[in-house]
Amino acid sequence: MRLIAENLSGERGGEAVFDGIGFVLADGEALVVTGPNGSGKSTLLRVIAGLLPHSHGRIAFEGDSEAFPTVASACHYLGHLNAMKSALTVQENLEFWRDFAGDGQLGVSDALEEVGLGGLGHLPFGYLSTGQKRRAAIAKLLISHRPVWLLDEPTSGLDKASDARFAALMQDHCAAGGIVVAATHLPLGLQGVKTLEMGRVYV
Ligand SMILES: Nc1ncnc2c1ncn2[C@@H]1O[C@H](COP(=O)(O)OP(=O)(O)OP(=O)(O)O)[C@@H](O)[C@H]1O
Repeated sequence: MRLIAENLSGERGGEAVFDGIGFVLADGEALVVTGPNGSGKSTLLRVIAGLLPHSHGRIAFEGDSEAFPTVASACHYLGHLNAMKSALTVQENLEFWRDFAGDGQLGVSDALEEVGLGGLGHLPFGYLSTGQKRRAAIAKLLISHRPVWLLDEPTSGLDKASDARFAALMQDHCAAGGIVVAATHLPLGLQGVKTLEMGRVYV
C-alpha cells in the first residue's frame, strides 16, 4: 500500500497556496505536516481527501483497489471541525459515520471506551466538553476501517492523558500497516515520522 503525491499544487479562491509538493508513504508510515498559519496545511489535507481539487500534479493510493477504488475512499478525514450533530447523541453520531464510512474493527461502545468516553454515548454531542468532543470525533477513526488517516490538528483541546492515548492509537494504526498524515503545531508523540514543512518551495 502506498499514498503518493507528485508535484502537487493547491489553491484557494483562485490563488496558489502551495506548489510542487511530493511524498511517498508506505504501509506503517506517518507524515507530520508543519508550517506557519496560512501556509496551506489544511488545504493540502483537503486536496488529498478529494474535498478540494488540485491544480497540478497527482495524488494516488496504491493498495486494495477493490475495497478502496479511489484515494478518498481510502481516507478518514478528521478536520478542524468535528463534523458531528449537536442534537444527536454521541452514539447516534457515530452510528451515522459508521453507516457512511463502513464497518471497522470496533463497535461504537468499544471505540468510545478506547477514547475514554465509555458510558457517555447516550449524551447529546452538544453536551460534551471541547476535549470530549474531539475524542468522540477521534472515535470515528476506529469504528470504520480506512487505511489512511488525514488529521488536521487532531490533538487540539486534548488533555495530556488523551494526547498520550491518541498517540498510542496512531501508533497502533501504523503498526497495523496504516498510514497517517497529520497537520499540527503540536508534538504528536509519534516516533520515526517523516516531516513536511509547508511554506517552502518544493521541487
Ligand atoms: N475558502 C477560501 N477562500 C480563499 N482563501 C482561502 C480559503 N480558505 C483558506 N484560504 C486561504 O488559503 C491559505 C491556506 O490556508 P490553510 O487553512 O490551508 O492554512 P494552514 O496552514 O492550515 O493554516 P493554520 O495553521 O492557521 O491552520 C490561507 O492564506 C487562507 O487564508
